[in-house]
Amino acid sequence: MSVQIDLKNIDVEFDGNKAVNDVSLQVEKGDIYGIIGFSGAGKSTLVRTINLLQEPSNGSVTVNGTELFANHHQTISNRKLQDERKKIGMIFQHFNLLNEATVIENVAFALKHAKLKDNELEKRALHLLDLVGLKEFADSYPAQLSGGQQQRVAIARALANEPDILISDEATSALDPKTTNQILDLLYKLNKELKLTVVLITHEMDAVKRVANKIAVMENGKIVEHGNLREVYLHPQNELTKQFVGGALEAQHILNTYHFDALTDNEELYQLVYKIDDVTKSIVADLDEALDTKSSILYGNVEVLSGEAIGTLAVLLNLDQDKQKTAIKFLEDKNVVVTKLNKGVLTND
Ligand SMILES: Nc1ncnc2c1ncn2[C@@H]1O[C@H](COP(=O)(O)OP(=O)(O)OP(=O)(O)O)[C@@H](O)[C@H]1O
Repeated sequence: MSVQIDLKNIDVEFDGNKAVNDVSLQVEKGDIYGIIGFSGAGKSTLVRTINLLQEPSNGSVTVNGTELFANHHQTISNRKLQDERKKIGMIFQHFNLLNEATVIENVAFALKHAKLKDNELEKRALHLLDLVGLKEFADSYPAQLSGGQQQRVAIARALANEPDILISDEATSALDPKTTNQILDLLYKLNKELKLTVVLITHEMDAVKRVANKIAVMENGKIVEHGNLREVYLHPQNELTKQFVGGALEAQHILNTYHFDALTDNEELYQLVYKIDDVTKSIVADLDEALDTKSSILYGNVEVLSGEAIGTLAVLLNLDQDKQKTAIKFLEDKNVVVTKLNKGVLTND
């Protein structure tokens, strides 16, 4: 995999305040890179540096092997920057369509500099509308379309110049959950079929879980955690990440209702997380049989992470310390990630 977007030590300062503070991020070709964080974390400002819609106050920006910015200066001509920008499509929460123009005219508008003959222009615009499932709405006006359909038009328009990167800045925030999933699935399809790299800014973990392969968590202008989605999901280190990892949060909420003060010395609570495909469905029964014990399952959940089912269990083991170790080894040998829960709270020991 080759690095396609390389942001190094990016600062963006507004009125002496750092909206982005020393952020480095590498996006590889073919990634769907989710950038998650609460409002004001600096996500939009950071991604706007990718095509220099926002100039950094410090740091360097390299896209598709071309350095665009370094040492406080744009390092290519404006003309070249325009060309580079064409390779980076963007979609936003607001669709920003031209209401007086038809759907096909909206898409064709993005091709106005492409020097295509009229029939080629129409053919290309129709092809793009077909790609997003809206060919039959070519002659409709935006107001006649639903929010999800309007976002599809915006996606077709963003793809007009055949970009190899698509930046989606809260593009599903104004949509209902079902439409959100349809748009996310469209981005996933485009990623696979067009080999389109997607940078997905959102405050919704569900969106990241559905389609992303990588994740960066932003807080106060900094990336506090990043990496492969499954790894970050299975081993969240940062408090904010733990909050975004819905299953863990839900588990803690439920476990907090148990009375852990009543646990005996031999009782320990563990969180087991595993890829369903890797593990026999009877993992806890297998453990009980191997160690001649009876474990209690206090919480169980299955989530789908970019198409992969991940199981989470909170299990109470009633074993002496040596046997606890044997149990953990038994589970880890079976590709289960085991984390001790201290009275229901995730710990790192
Ligand atoms: N042009 C600007 N001038 C001054 N301050 C700005 C500007 N753009 C962003 N900011 C500030 O920078 C910080 C980060 O904003 P940014 O929009 O990047 O956050 P975000 O994580 O994308 O949140 P949101 O989802 O609300 O857009 C905020 O405090 C915001 O007020």
